[in-house]
Amino acid sequence: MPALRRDPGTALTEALIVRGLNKTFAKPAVANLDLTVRAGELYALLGPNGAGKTTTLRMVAGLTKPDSGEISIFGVDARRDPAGAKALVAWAPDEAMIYDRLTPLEYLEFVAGLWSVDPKLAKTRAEQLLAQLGLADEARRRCEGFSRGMKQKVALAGALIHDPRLLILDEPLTGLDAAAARLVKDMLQARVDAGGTVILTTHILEVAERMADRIGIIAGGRLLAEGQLEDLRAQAGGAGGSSTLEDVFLQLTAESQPA
Ligand SMILES: Nc1ncnc2c1ncn2[C@@H]1O[C@H](COP(=O)(O)OP(=O)(O)OP(=O)(O)O)[C@@H](O)[C@H]1O
Repeated sequence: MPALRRDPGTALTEALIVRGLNKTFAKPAVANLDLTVRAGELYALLGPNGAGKTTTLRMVAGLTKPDSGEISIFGVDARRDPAGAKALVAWAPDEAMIYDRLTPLEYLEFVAGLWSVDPKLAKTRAEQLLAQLGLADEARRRCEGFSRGMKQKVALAGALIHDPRLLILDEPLTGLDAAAARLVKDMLQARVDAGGTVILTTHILEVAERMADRIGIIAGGRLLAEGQLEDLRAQAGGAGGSSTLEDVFLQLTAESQPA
């Protein structure tokens, strides 16, 4: 497959282009997958358990090595320039990985250091993010006593600390209470409104239906459909004009099950 190339005369509108991506563990987890995420959109990657969502996004974030395929992030070829591509992306996994012995501020300053963010700027950003996420009072308390949702918010702040152009979140709303989920949704929406690009996975289809500009549905490591809800309805063939995302999702993923 030829390397991804961009006509220098055209404006950059794609945040992420994935072409022919493959990864096999004991069996294929991602199989010849193509995805396109446009700059400035919120893209929801949906699929049943084991569909290959996390594996795909880990490859995009440079955490899992693909067997083959192309990944381009804002025009940077991730295979030729892995460090350059990685610098544009932040990844927040579904299980928050933070250091219990650090306070949120210390953790955020540590992560900012990994990205070479100026320490003064890092402190200001860290305080802003923690305030936005309702953790200002906990900023100087060790994370060890935090609830799962609080840890998740700290991890989200960690993903945002270097102001990534492409933010990737795996199940960001799982385990959050209604108020915290609203807070995170509002933050993500504000980020997209300001021109940022967000990719998230979720099993909460109402969230995808309400928030996503475009949606990709995968199963068995393959892309089944991609686009806005009406595109997905059309791609599902039999789905009626008033069918919900849940109807379309269930129809497409049932069709993909081996007989
Ligand atoms: N490190 C690994 N070693 C072996 N198999 C793996 C590994 N990571 C993922 N897999 C397998 O790859 C397939 C896809 O898993 P993945 O975690 O990408 O799915 P997912 O769509 O994110 O699922 P879920 O919605 O359940 O989180 C599964 O069969 C899984 O068991």
